[in-house]
Amino acid sequence: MSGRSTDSLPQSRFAVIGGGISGLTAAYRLTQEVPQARVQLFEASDRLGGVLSTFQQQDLLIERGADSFLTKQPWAVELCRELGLAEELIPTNSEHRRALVLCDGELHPVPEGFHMMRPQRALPILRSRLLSWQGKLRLLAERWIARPSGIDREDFDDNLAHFATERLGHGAYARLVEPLLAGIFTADATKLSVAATMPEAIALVREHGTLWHREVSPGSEPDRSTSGARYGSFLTLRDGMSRLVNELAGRLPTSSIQLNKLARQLSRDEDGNWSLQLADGSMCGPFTGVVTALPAPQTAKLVEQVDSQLCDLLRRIPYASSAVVSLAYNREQVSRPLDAFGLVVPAVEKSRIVAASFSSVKFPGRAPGDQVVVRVFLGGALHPELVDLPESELQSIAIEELSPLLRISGAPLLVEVVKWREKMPQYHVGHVQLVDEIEARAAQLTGFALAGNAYRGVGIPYCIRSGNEAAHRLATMLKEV
Ligand SMILES: CC1=C(CCC(=O)O)c2cc3nc(cc4[nH]c(cc5[nH]c(cc1n2)c(C)c5CCC(=O)O)c(CCC(=O)O)c4C)C(CCC(=O)O)=C3C
Repeated sequence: MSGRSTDSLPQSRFAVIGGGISGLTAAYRLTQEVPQARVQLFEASDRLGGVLSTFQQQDLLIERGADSFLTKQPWAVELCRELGLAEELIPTNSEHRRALVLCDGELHPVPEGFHMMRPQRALPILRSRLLSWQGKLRLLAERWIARPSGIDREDFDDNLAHFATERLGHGAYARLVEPLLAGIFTADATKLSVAATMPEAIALVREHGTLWHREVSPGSEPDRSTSGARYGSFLTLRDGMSRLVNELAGRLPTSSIQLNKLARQLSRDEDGNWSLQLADGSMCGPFTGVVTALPAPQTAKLVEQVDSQLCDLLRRIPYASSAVVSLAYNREQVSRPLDAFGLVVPAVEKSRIVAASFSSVKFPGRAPGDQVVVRVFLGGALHPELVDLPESELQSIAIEELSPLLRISGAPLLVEVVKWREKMPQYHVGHVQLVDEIEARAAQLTGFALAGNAYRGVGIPYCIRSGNEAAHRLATMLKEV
């Protein structure tokens, strides 16, 4: 490292392509790390935020996309604090912190202490109506099941369905693991990579031989340290997730944000400078560095002329689509008590919805006291055809499926439908190795960095980390040349 100060460098220019949370974070960090640089952010649509989009009407606050983020990975909460949003962060309500599972047409709570793939308490499992007696005994017997062969290898992977069924039995897999994880990752559990989505489960079985293991690290309560994910560790913003988007955008010079600019192709000249061709044919650049913060197939297209091998690798990450139908009702229209944060639907139930989240139970300030908001999810890897239906039909399906479950009478006060096409990367078996290859290849391209949810985590904190790291990589490169 020459340690050359960036102050002495001629003005450098950076392009960030994609104005979702990852691209916005990368652009913001670049302006911080290289203050004299000119940063341009190119966004194909007419708005920033990507899948973060808050909709407000009357006294309702509805999230079209992600409604919150986890604090276990610190990057989102750190960014919010840095942006002065500490006072705006709100936790989930303390009541009803649980999920329901649809089982033979009825809703039953996930047994207390069961988190994603980790059973922690026997009694609630024994009492649960989600499992048969055989299913319960099989789940309790997990600690005596042999460790999978090959689990000690660093590159061990398996599909979630096989791994979870072998460890926990078919009942627990089909009723407890599949619905939550397939919902969260919009995925087909028979293809989902355990190494990419639940590395902590592999680590537990590798080190302790059982998913029942409860780590007790000195000075921490076992319940906290063992939580794969707890509702206590979700935060959102009082005014919705768009507040974070707006705050980030507000930190960038207005001239740096270019909306309605669809990027078509990247190229690089002999000096290593980058140019960007837009869909309207115009050329932008030269740029010292470029961050792509797009879904992998779109990044693949952009780099086709620069590195066809990188292009091919990026194309190997599959995508799924989903639709979210948000419904508001008068509280008295909903007879079933909303005593949970939401419900998930196992694939074996053959429903046309994947999950529903009870937004007004989960967070304060989402609806007036006499109203409720429920978000219904459709599509995903298992029902790709649904997303192509017209919005009116998606609305009818959501209402038809939800009404008997929550015993709803009458029409909703408000309906808001959104389709997220090919937005959710599918971390299939082998994803970790594929991303290792992608990153190794991308690292060969001086002045190029990848960001987004396609690679090392789909949640908001991971997106923010990807933006932080992409910016840091380019800033470091600049200091080293
Ligand atoms: C449909 C759907 C998507 C996909 C939307 C789409 O693509 O269309 C999604 C995404 C995500 N969900 C995520 C995480 C979690 N979701 C949970 C709980 C729940 N999800 C639900 C639904 C969904 N969730 C529901 C109905 C619940 C229960 C009740 C409630 O809360 O409404 C729990 C608690 C589990 C427990 O502890 O029991 C966690 C930790 C992460 C981050 C993952 C990471 O970064 O690792 C992501 C991307």
